[in-house]
Amino acid sequence: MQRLAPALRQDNVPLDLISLIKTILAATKEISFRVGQGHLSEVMGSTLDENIQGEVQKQLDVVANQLLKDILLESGFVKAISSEEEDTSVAGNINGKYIVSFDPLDGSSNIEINSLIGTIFSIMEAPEGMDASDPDLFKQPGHKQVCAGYVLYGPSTTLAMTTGQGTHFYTLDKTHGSYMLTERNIQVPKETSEFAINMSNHRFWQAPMAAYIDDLLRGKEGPRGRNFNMRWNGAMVGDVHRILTRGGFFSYPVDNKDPAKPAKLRLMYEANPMSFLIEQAGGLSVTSQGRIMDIEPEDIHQRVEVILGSSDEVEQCLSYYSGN
Ligand SMILES: O=P(O)(O)OC[C@H]1O[C@](O)(COP(=O)(O)O)[C@@H](O)[C@@H]1O
Ligand SMILES: [Mg+2]
Ligand SMILES: [Mg+2]
Repeated sequence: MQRLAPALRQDNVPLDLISLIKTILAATKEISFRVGQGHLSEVMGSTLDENIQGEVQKQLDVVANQLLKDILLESGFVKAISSEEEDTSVAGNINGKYIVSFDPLDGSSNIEINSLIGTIFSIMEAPEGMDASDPDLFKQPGHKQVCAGYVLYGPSTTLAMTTGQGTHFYTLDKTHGSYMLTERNIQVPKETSEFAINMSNHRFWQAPMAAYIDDLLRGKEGPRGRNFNMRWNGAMVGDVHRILTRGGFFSYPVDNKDPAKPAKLRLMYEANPMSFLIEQAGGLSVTSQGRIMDIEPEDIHQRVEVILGSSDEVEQCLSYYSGN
C-alpha cells in the first residue's frame, strides 16, 4: 500500500501542491480525532451565532473551520481562503500560489446523531496581479480546479481526491496517522438503479424533475421497466461517496420552497469539488442548464442546482428538461 505523498509524486503533482494538500490533510486528521471522540469532546453542541447563510453553527463546524483556516494561513502556500463559515474570503500570503475553498463540516445536522459528516475542499491557482484580499480571486469556474477532495468521517476516515488524473480513495491509518492509497482510478458505473433526493421537497420541484422521479418510483410497471432503490444521507459527502463506490443518481434540484433560496448546495465548496471528483471517475455533474464546472461564479457563497452521478441516469433526467 502506498502513502499519499509518494502516490502524488508518481502522478507528477507539483511539490508545492503536494505540500498544500498535506497541510489540509493535517487539519482533517485533527478533525477526524475530534469527531471520533463524540460526546467526550467538549466541542459538541451548538453555538448561539449564526453564519452568513442564517444557519445555527454547530460548535464542531466552528472548530473545524478554525483548524483549517489557521493551518492554511500559517502555511504560506495560500493567497486566500474562502469557507462556508466565513462571511468573506480571508487574505493569506500575498505570494501564495493557491487559493482554497472549503466546507469544513458538511452534513452538520448529522453531528448529534453520530452519522456521516465530512470536509470538502477545492484548490485553484491564484490569478496573478491581484490583491490577497480581492474577492475576485475566487471568481473562476470549476474547471480551473487543480485539486479537489473530501474527507468522510465515517466508520473509517476516507479521503477521495483528484488532481485531474483520476479519482482515488485513501484511508486514514489511525495507527500511524497517514493516509494510505487504498483504491486507484475509481469508476462510477454508467448505469444505476439507485437514486438520492430529498423526497419531502417533491411538491416544490419543477415539473421535469418531478416527472423524472415519478417515473423511477413507478418501477417495473413504469416506463423505466425496473425497480429503483432510494438512499438519502442528509450529507452530500455521504451520498457522493456511495455514488463513487457503487454508482447512483443524486440531485438537489431547484425548488420554490423558499423563493429567496431556489437552490441549496454551494457552488464553490460543495458542487465544484464534487463535480471534479465525479467527472474524473467517469460520471456527470450538471445543472438542468449545463456543466457545473463551466459556471462563472459571482459570489463565494452562491448556491447552485446539482444533478450528478452515473452518466446514463443523469442523461435520462436531463431528457425530461429538453423534452427528448
Ligand atoms: O436538509 P436536507 O434537505 O436533507 O439537505 C441535505 C444537504 O444539506 C447539506 O448538508 C448542506 O451542507 P452543510 O451541512 O455544510 O450546511 C448537504 O450536505 C446535504 O446534501
Ligand atoms: Mg455542506
Ligand atoms: Mg458545512
